[in-house]
Amino acid sequence: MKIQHVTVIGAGQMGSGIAQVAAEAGCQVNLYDLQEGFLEKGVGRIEKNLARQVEKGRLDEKEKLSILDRIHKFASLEKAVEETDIVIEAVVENMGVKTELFRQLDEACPSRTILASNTSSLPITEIAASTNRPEKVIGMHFMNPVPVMKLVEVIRGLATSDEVYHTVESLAKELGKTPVEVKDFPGFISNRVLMPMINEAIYAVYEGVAEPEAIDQVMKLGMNHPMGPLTLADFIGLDTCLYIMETLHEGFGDSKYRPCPLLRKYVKAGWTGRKAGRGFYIYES
Ligand SMILES: CC(=O)CC(=O)SCCNC(=O)CCNC(=O)[C@H](O)C(C)(C)COP(=O)(O)OP(=O)(O)OC[C@H]1O[C@@H](n2cnc3c(N)ncnc32)[C@H](O)[C@@H]1OP(=O)(O)O
Ligand SMILES: NC(=O)C1=CN([C@@H]2O[C@H](COP(=O)(O)OP(=O)(O)OC[C@H]3O[C@@H](n4cnc5c(N)ncnc54)[C@H](OP(=O)(O)O)[C@@H]3O)[C@@H](O)[C@H]2O)C=CC1
Repeated sequence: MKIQHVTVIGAGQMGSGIAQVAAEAGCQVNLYDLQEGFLEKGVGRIEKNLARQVEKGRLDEKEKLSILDRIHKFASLEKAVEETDIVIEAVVENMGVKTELFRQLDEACPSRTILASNTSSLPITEIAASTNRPEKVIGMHFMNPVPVMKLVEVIRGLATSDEVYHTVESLAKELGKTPVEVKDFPGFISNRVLMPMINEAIYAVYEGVAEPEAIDQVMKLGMNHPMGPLTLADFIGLDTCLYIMETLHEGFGDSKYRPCPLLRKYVKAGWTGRKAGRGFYIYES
């Protein structure tokens, strides 16, 4: 099946990026979020990214407007999915929220529709089990910032069909990404490897080994990482980092994945990183 119509659920940093790359690739994109304000903010972020491309001479004004014309905002979930070939879900990293949403999507979507999740770590098989179409449920894990990063991890649940896998693999390529197949284990590959490093960097702050700036400098200058782990944690969102560590901890039952108490404390304080204006660093809006 060739995907022409994509619905993105959640207009946060990931959902808006996914909507942008899908519209750039020529798909019709419906964007849905619980709150009108988040939809406006998400589309505003896309407009800003496209305006930067125009400034750099990579896109003309007419192309920018036609990309934006392909993005349609929806306040009703049922209406957003009426004619869609694939739904890509990018809401908060919480199993309860995701399974309830997938149950609703299963009821509202046409029977042909593929239901994909951009989850960072949660088991696809469990999300799929909340629907009556587990063969059409799959993980499609984009990286942040979506317009820049080339990788999409594609994760099959236990029941995902080969046809659905190949459709999603082709879609990822059409969006200019490189799909990599990964089995359904907590955190897949990306966050099984990345997040314990970030958590360890937070332990280093917690134990007073060094200041956040020094830890980031070590990893940037010593290991050539484009961002230090604490800057990256703020960029991802400390709430998302905590949810991922909890999924690894619970999923593997191994204490090496225990989330650092300082990470919990920051999330409880509402210091969730760049999106909140404060995490390991302070940001001006
Ligand atoms: C948590 C998960 O489940 C999985 C994850 O996503 S983990 C996170 C994965 N992502 C990373 O590790 C990102 C690490 N950081 C980086 O690669 C780089 O710092 C970065 C690409 C974000 C920024 O790069 P930089 O060189 O420091 O800054 P800058 O020069 O401003 O930007 C480079 C390009 O990215 C673009 N860019 C930067 N941030 C952007 C954003 N948020 N949205 C869109 N485009 C962006 C810029 O426009 C610029 O584009 P051009 O080169 O085409 O002009
Ligand atoms: N941040 C990252 O670097 C990455 C994140 N991911 C994954 O992507 C997903 C989204 O993360 P991210 O974009 O960072 O999060 P954000 O907090 O930026 O955005 C989530 C959006 O989803 C909305 N939302 C929450 N619940 C629902 C719902 N039931 N229906 C519709 N919209 C809802 C939120 O609105 P409200 O605030 O009103 O609840 C918010 O606008 C998570 O699963 C995360 O793990 C994957 C790769 C990288």
